[in-house]
Amino acid sequence: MLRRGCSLSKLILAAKPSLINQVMFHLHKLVISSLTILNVSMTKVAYGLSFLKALSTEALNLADAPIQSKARSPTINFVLGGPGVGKGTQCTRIAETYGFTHLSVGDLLRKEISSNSEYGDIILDTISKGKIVSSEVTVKLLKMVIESSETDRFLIDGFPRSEENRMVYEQIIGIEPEVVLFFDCNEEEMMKRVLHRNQGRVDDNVDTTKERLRVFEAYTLPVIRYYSQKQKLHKINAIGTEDEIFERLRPIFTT
Ligand SMILES: Nc1ncnc2c1ncn2[C@@H]1O[C@H](COP(=O)(O)OP(=O)(O)OP(=O)(O)O)[C@@H](O)[C@H]1O
Ligand SMILES: O=c1ccn([C@@H]2O[C@H](COP(=O)(O)O)[C@@H](O)[C@H]2O)c(=O)[nH]1
Ligand SMILES: [Mg+2]
Repeated sequence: MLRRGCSLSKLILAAKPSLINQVMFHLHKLVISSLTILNVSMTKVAYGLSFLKALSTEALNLADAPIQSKARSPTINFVLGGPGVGKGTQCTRIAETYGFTHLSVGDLLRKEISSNSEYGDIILDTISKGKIVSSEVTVKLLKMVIESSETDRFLIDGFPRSEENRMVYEQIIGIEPEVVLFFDCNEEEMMKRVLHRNQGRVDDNVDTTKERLRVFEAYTLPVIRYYSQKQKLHKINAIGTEDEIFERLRPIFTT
C-alpha cells in the first residue's frame, strides 16, 4: 500500500510538472493567439493607413495625370487634310449641328503669336515657313484648352500633323480619337482656295502653300495611313460645294 501510496504520491508528484506544463502550454497558446489577433489588427491598421496614404498620393498626382484618368473622359475627333481644303469651314458646321467644341490648333497657335506669348516668335517663324511647330508646344496648348473646357466633345482641326505629333499626344493626352476625318482634294484646288481666302494669314501665299503641301504629303499622310489601318478614318471627297460636302459628313455623325 505504502509502496502503492508512494507510487501514488510519486504519480501525483510526477503529474504536477505535466499539469504545470499543460497550464503553461495553454497560457502560452492564449498569449500567442492574443498576440496574433493584436498583430492582425495592427497589420489591418497599418494597411488602412497605407491605403489612405496611397489614396492621398493618387489625389495629389491627379493634376499631372493624363486627362482620361480623371473623372471625365472627353470624346475627341481629329480632322485632317491639306492646306485650304476646307477643314475649318466644315468643322464650324459639324460643331454647330452635332454639338462639338471646334479646336483649330492653327488658331490656337495664331492666338499665341498675337498674345506675345513666350513661344510667339518661334511659332510665327515656323508658320511663315509652312513647317510644323514643336509637338511640345501644340500638345501643351491642346491639353490646357481641353482641361479648362466645360464641354466634353471636341473636334481637333489640323492635328496631329505628323507621327511624332501623334505619339506625343498619346503620351501626354492619351485619349484615343473616336473618328478621324480626312478631307481629300487635288493640290490645284487647295492652292486656289488658299489664295482666295483673303483673311490676311501670313502663310496664305504661293511659296508657303507649296511647302505646306510638301509637309502634308511627307508628314501628315503617314498619320492618315495609321488611322486608316486602325479603321478610324473617314475619307471625304472635298470637291463640291460646302453644302454637298456637309451632306457627305452627316452619316458619320448621325449613326
Ligand atoms: N467646298 C468649298 N469650295 C470652295 N471653297 C471652299 C470650300 N470650302 C471652303 N472653301 C473656302 O476655302 C478657303 C479655305 O477653307 P478653310 O479655311 O476652311 O480651309 P482649311 O482646311 O481650314 O485650311 P487651313 O489648313 O489652311 O487652315 C476659305 O476661303 C473657304 O471659304
Ligand atoms: O498641329 C498643328 C497645327 C498647325 N500648325 C502650324 O500652323 C499652320 C497653320 O495651321 P492651320 O491648321 O492650317 O490653320 C500650319 O501650316 C503649321 O505651320 C502646326 O505646326 N501644328
Ligand atoms: Mg483651317
